Amino acid sequence: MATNGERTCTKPLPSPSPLRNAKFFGANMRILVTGGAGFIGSHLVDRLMENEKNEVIVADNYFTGSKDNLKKWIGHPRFELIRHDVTEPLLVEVDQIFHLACPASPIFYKHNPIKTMKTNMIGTMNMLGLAKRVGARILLTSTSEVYGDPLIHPQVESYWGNVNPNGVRSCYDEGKRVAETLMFDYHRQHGVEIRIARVFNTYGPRMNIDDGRVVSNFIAQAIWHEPLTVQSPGTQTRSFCYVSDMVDGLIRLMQGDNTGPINIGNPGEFTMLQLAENVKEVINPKVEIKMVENTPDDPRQRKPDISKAKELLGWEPKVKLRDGLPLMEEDFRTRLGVPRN
Ligand SMILES: NC(=O)c1ccc[n+]([C@@H]2O[C@H](COP(=O)([O-])OP(=O)(O)OC[C@H]3O[C@@H](n4cnc5c(N)ncnc54)[C@H](O)[C@@H]3O)[C@@H](O)[C@H]2O)c1
Ligand SMILES: O=C(O)[C@H]1O[C@H](OP(=O)(O)OP(=O)(O)OC[C@H]2O[C@@H](n3ccc(=O)[nH]c3=O)[C@H](O)[C@@H]2O)[C@H](O)[C@@H](O)[C@@H]1O
Repeated sequence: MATNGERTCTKPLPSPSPLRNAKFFGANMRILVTGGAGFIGSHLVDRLMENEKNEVIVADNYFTGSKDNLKKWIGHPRFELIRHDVTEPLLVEVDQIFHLACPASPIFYKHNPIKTMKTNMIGTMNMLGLAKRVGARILLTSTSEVYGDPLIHPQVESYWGNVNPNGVRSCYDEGKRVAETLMFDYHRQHGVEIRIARVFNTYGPRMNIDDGRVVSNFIAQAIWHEPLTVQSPGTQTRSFCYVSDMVDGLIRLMQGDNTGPINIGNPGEFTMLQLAENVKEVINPKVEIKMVENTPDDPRQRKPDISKAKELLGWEPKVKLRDGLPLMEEDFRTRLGVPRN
């Protein structure tokens, strides 16, 4: 059984490092965001920076992220950007760590699977070591992929999953499972304060145009008048959460009292053919839909049970897919320089 979210460890929390008190004048919370130059991370940074009491440090190796996503904060006195790979130790003094660093799109995490596993294992261990040394609270963005090709639908946090341990997706899904294990081991053994979010498919502005995930692919294809590539059979389902809702859920989880794991996602479930029809209707009614071959071990269905998030965090998503798609279209058109005609 997964934990029910209460603190399961009676050990005292590691003592805060005295250096943590050396804050930039007004700020009273210094927050590290690993992977903060990426899609979700940069939106999270925007939200954290809105609070004048926060100092934010981003550590990112720019594998799938970009300085461009953070350009409005570069040079701000409460913001620091460090080129850093989390597979190496990091010495900073912080109160909270949002640990997001990890390529998320299947084409990028499969590109160098050993590095993906190192990022999940060694990277998470490094960030837990940091949390332990400075007495910081740490939140991991785990994934719905820990449920693998789920045999229980919708997925509840107590489900242990149906995961191929040696397939082409394993570097990511098993990597995140190891990361969750490490989080709980540091919690039980050292008293580190942990939070685990099981993030379900998230979309929105700033996704890389060539990211390879389904929503960004379909939107770019619709804008370019190219056929929408539905991978067969097209009946596989996903549930898509708009990024502002995701950021809200992550911040609530960090601020609350529950360790998790907690599913954060939008329960609206769509087949890939339905998603393609939606994109067609909203963005380009003339575009064609083309069936193409799928990749191995693609999960056949996915939908979060968000009862825990509702009950424990008072959180539920607000943005419907039909409202989120045009916001993402606008961002893609601006970046591609293709105005709506
Ligand atoms: N977007 C989703 O649908 C989704 C779903 C489930 C889980 N997640 C998780 O949320 C997090 C963010 O996802 P995203 O969609 O923003 O992806 P993203 O690829 O846009 O962002 C990941 C960021 O991590 C950085 N990074 C990768 N490896 C690193 C390393 N070794 N050291 C330092 N930085 C590194 C990348 O450069 C990038 O900026 C990831 O942990 C991902 O597993 C995302
Ligand atoms: O939410 C999650 O937990 C995970 O979901 C995604 O993995 P996946 O759902 O496979 O994401 P996509 O690559 O966007 O694929 C979604 C579905 O769309 C299909 N697809 C993808 C791309 C495309 O052009 N056409 C298409 O039909 C795929 O076959 C798959 O069934 C993310 O990429 C992971 O980072 C994340 O951890």
